[in-house]
Amino acid sequence: MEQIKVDLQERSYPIYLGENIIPKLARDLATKYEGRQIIIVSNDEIFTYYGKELLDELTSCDIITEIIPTGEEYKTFHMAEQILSKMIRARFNRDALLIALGGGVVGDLAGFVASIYQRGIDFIQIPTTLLATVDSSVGGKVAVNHTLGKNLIGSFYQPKEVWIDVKVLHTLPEREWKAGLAEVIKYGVIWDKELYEFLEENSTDLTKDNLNLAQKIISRSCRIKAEVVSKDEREENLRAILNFGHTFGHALESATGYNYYRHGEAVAIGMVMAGKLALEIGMWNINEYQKLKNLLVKVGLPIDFPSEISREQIYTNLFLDKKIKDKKLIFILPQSLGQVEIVKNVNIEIVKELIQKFRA
Ligand SMILES: NC(=O)c1ccc[n+]([C@@H]2O[C@H](COP(=O)([O-])OP(=O)(O)OC[C@H]3O[C@@H](n4cnc5c(N)ncnc54)[C@H](O)[C@@H]3O)[C@@H](O)[C@H]2O)c1
Ligand SMILES: O=C(O)C(=O)C[C@@H](O)[C@H](O)[C@H](O)COP(=O)(O)O
Ligand SMILES: [Zn+2]
Repeated sequence: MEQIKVDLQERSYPIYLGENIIPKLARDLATKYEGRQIIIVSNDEIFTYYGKELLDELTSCDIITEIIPTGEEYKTFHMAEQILSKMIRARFNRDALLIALGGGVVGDLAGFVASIYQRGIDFIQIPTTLLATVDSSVGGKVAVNHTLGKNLIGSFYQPKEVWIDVKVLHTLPEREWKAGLAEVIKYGVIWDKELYEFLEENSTDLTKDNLNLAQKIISRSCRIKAEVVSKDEREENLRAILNFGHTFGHALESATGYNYYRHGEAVAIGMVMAGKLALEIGMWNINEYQKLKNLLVKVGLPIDFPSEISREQIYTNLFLDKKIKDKKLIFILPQSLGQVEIVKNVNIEIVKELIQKFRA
């Protein structure tokens, strides 16, 4: 089993990565948490697949489960309150543990609950989508959406452990696998040209049943995220680069009611929009912009959005972005593959026009 450390002094934690690792990790946990309260938060389908092996190993603990409806539209404060109520009714104490078993929606929502229940209890992330393994389970951004904007209510709250068992990919729908690849491609663009080239060279072999390759890209992605987060946990500066593609992507997700695009798909389109902005202000070159579009298309991701989606709404939503400083939008823009810049003073008229006329 591979182990990757997220180095954050007293908040440091391990990411365990391997195939079929859940039973052993759960057995160790059962010894540590004998007799203690644990809540497992999950979705129906995921719990059916992977809940039993957890429950079977945790028989010595005092377990409750909360199964939440599936979908980004349920990553809400209301749903968080529902989980909190269940824990209060079960008389959960501060030494209880929360386990988030699911994709990024479960992880963000359940992690947020862990961060506020009695001012914070321990939690473990068991990510089950590619996206959650490479991104959302690591780094401690936990949040719920508001109808007006993405992730507007949340905390920075690190898990105690992350368990990545690649076997979960076998049941993952194709569309979710592709959505996860968007965040992997993001790491290539923002940090690691070698990873980017590797993805290009292996684009046709990047299938979810190729577990060796999957583990390789998950490992590299987690290592990049761990490095960035350990340098800037609370996004004072560097961590903002992990938001490449998200300024436009989040605006698109909110404009479509959180149920049209998968997060990774919106990020794919957002990366192309950010790329185009970089081109227009002379920061990037057309060859690399084309390369990015080609790779996204090759792995089956969208790079454009249909005309029914309100461009005005996308523009308006930009102003709820959390990177805003001094009332100014901040964009993460590519300079070259493997390197981005945090850009503060983009002319807003260029942004407005880009959205109005956007064609990939
Ligand atoms: N906190 C962070 O740093 C961070 C990073 C990236 C994304 N996010 C958030 O993550 C969310 C998106 O997460 P997601 O893409 O994982 O989507 P998701 O959690 O909605 O999961 C996608 C779908 O896949 C199903 N599923 C999950 N695992 C499965 C499996 N192994 N087998 C079969 N079906 C499975 C789920 O039930 C769901 O229908 C967004 O809310 C996004 O904002 C957070
Ligand atoms: O971990 C981060 O930092 C990221 O930006 C990772 C993103 O992929 C992720 O979608 C995150 O939830 C976005 O955060 P937000 O602060 O823009 O809501
Ligand atoms: Zn993201």
